[in-house]
This record gives sequence, structure tokens and C-alpha cells, in this order.
Amino acid sequence: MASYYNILSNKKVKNSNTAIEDPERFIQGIKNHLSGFTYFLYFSPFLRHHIPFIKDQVKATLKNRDYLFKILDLIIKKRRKEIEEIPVGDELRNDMLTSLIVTNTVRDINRTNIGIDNISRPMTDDEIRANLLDSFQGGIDTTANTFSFIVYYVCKHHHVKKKKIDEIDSIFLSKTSLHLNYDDLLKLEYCDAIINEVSRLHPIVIELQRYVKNPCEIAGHRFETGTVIHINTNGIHTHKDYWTNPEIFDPNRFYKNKKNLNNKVRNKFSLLTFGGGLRICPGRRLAIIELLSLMVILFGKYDVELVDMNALLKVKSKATTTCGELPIKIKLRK
Ligand code: HEM
Repeated sequence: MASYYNILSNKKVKNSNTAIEDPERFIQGIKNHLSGFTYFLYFSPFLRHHIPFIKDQVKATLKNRDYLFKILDLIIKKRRKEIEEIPVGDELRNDMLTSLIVTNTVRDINRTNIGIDNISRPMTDDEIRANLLDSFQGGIDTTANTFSFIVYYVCKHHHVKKKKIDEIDSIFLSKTSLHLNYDDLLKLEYCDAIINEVSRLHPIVIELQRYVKNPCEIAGHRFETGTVIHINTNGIHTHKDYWTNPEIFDPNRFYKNKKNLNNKVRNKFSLLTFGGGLRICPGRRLAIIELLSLMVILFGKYDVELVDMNALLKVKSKATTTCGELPIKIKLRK
């Protein structure tokens, strides 16, 4: 945590401290892993192996990956040992690593044997590491940047902010002690509409890829095995065939009007915030719960305003879209 704030804050801790430096290096490693991923997404094996600049970047990405693997393996082993030393039946800390380690063991309170050995067994360290890295890669920047975009759009549109705060206040009555629970969060239909509308205008994943396994024909075009199809999420989210006045920010198009949006019958794949089909984002429900919780905590407790109401949203687009900077003013609500 200390290193996280040390990275975010302008005031840096000066003295050398491994408790700060090691996690900082790890967080930087995750960032490099995310950006290095682009080389594997957009460049063919030939370019990755033979073009000097790209080859060097790929090498550095793989070296960084090995470093992350090493650190994660140490963390997993350490936690496994700690758990082994706790008597079975005693309550365990509730965190993701612990859940992954105890899944399908005698300590797993949700254990159900579905009779398929390869699925009913506990996870290996390699599998746990892959799950952790997938969650870091897929679950942190995506949710954090979506939340930044939400803050920008809500602060920019007074009527949306008011309607949203009224909804939060009507469900979470006390501003000082907020007790978040799943059922109450699901009642926040307008907040949910805001998430959809912000994600329509600023999808974090701006394109999806699909690899053609067998020759096929799509919309009259023939695709051979090995072709990678890039699906332009941004283009679909702002296409006038699917959305009325697509350039306008209007959460009402998703509010109590889910099937028929502004008189256009909604195509199932016209909103691809979380992708679709077999590879749809497995973290989508968690992401929505996180975003709703953050909205309640931030807007339920504080007055939030943009420092400059006329400032344009600063976005950077690579494989994902991220928020450049977002200066805001925060004070406790009266
Ligand atoms: C607002 C937050 C999020 C957004 C916008 C988002 C978006 C996406 C998208 C567009 C995909 C590709 C789906 C496809 O190809 O059809 C994806 C995949 C994935 N997401 Fe998310 N995601 C979010 C949060 C999360 C969270 C919280 C986690 C995990 C804790 C997560 C884990 C993953 C994983 C592991 C994949 C790869 C799935 C696969 O290839 O089978 N995501 N996400």
C-alpha cells in the first residue's frame, strides 16, 4: 500500500526502504507486462523474432514476465505454508490468494465434487499464478479507468449527478456509516445505466480479437484458418444503426428501457463492454459490483467536482483506453 501511494503521490519517500522499493518494482512489472502484451497482440511471430526494435521489446517483456512469475511463485508458496500451519476448521483470511489455494481442499466451504477429476482437484501453483496474473491484467486497469470516466461524465452533467445522488440516498440512508450489501447495490438501476452509457462512449477494450480456427464465411466474406479478426468495439458503440444520437451522453437509454433503446431495438452485440460469447469477461459481475460500490462510497459521502468544468477528458488509447489525468475537488457532503 505504501508503495502504491508513493507512486501516486507527488511527495516521494526519500529513504531507501525495501518495503516500498520491492512492491514498486512489482507494480512497475505489472504495468510493463500490460504494455508488453501489445507486441503479442499486434505483431506476427516473424516480426517479433526478426525486427530489431520489436525483438528487443519482446525480449524485455519476456524477462519481465519471468520476474513476475518468480515473485508470484514465492508469494503463493509463502501463503500455502501459512495456511498449512493453521488448524483445519479455523477461520481463514478472506482474500483471493487464500481462496485459490483452498479451492477443492478440505478447507473449501463451497466444495462440490462434480465427479470430473481434473476439475475437482485443488489448483497447482502454476494455475494459481496464471489466475492471479489474469486478474491483475484484466481486472485492475479496466475497472479503475472505467471509474475515472464515470467520475468525469457524472461531474460534467449536473442533472445526471443529481439523479444519481438521489438514487444512492434513497437506498443508502446514512451518509456516515455506509453498509454496502449485494442486494442494495443491485437496486441502483440508474447507477448501472451510467456504467453502461459511460462504457458505451469509452469502452476500455476498444477492440476484440477472434482467431479463425476453421475456414468460415462471415457477412459474405471468406476467412481462412489462422486469420485474426479484429472487432472494432468503438465503432459499434457509436454506430448510428444501433444508437440514436450516439455522440450524446444519455444514461436514460439504459434506464428502465433496457430492450428498446431510444426507439432502436437493441442488438445483443451492440454493447461489447465485456466482450461476448465463450470468451466474455469472467470478471464482469465483480467489476459491476466494484463500480457500484465505489459510486456509493464516493458520491454518497462526498461532494465531487471537476477542477475545470470545461476540461476535455484526457484519454490514451493502446490495446486499452486509459484516463490520462482527472483533477477533481472533493469535500465531505453536508
Ligand atoms: C470494467 C471492468 C472490466 C472491463 C471493461 C473488462 C472487459 C473485458 C473484455 C472486453 C474482455 C474480452 C472479452 C472477449 O474477448 O469477448 C475481457 C476478458 C477478460 N477479463 Fe475483463 N473486464 C473488466 C473487469 C475484469 C475483472 C474485474 C476481472 C477479474 C478479476 C477480469 C478478468 C478478465 C479475464 C481473465 C479475461 C480473459 C477471458 C478469456 O479470454 O477467456 N476482467 N474483459
